[in-house]
Amino acid sequence: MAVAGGGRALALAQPVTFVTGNAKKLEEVRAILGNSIPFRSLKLDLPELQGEPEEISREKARLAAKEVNGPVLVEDTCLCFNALKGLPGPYIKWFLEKLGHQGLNNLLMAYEDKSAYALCVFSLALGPNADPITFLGKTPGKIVLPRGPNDFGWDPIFQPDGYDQTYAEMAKEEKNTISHRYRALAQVKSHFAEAKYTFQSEP
Ligand SMILES: O=P(O)(O)OP(=O)(O)OP(=O)(O)OC[C@H]1O[C@@H](n2cnc3c(O)ncnc32)[C@H](O)[C@@H]1O
Ligand SMILES: [Mg+2]
Repeated sequence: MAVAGGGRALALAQPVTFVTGNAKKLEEVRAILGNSIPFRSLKLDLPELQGEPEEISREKARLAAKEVNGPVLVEDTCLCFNALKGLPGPYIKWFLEKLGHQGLNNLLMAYEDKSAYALCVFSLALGPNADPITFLGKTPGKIVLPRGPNDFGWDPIFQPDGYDQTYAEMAKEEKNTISHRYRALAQVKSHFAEAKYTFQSEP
């Protein structure tokens, strides 16, 4: 919770909590952030909201900040097919669950354009009543038949532009230098570097 400001560094009541129900996301966030931002994590299945990606992420942050009663970081990931005007977008979780990798490819069968982009929207809410701040990261690519290990979502069917490998075939370290998540987190990091938040010490 932001408790002091006035043009100086804000003192937060507690470290930021990254709230997610997805262990793989958390693994990547940990790997990308390293020690740059002190955070703790909380496994919480927040409601899957509908709407535009940024608004979904902001609302998720509001809900999470109320649950935690402190500063939170949340993230929502979209996989957007250009031929389908950005769909499945934020609904990719359900599309993937119901249709699988082959089904997602089939959606594009009628179109020549297989291009897509992965979009990551982080939202930071400094407290339960704070207006969340959003950070976007986007990686363009195309949808291909599944290749590589099947351990994280749609990684096997997303081949980023400029690479011969899908996200799943790449070394984790490599994905983490070009991914939608990496790009969004680069902005989160800059924000923290500029804001110079401090943490209120316990009395
Ligand atoms: O609790 P939250 O953080 O919401 O976790 P989630 O798994 O529900 O995640 P989303 O609502 O953001 O839904 C995104 C879907 O895309 C998948 N996903 C997210 N990031 C991915 C990535 O980098 N590579 C492949 N699949 C990813 C994820 O497993 C979901 O099926
Ligand atoms: Mg979710």
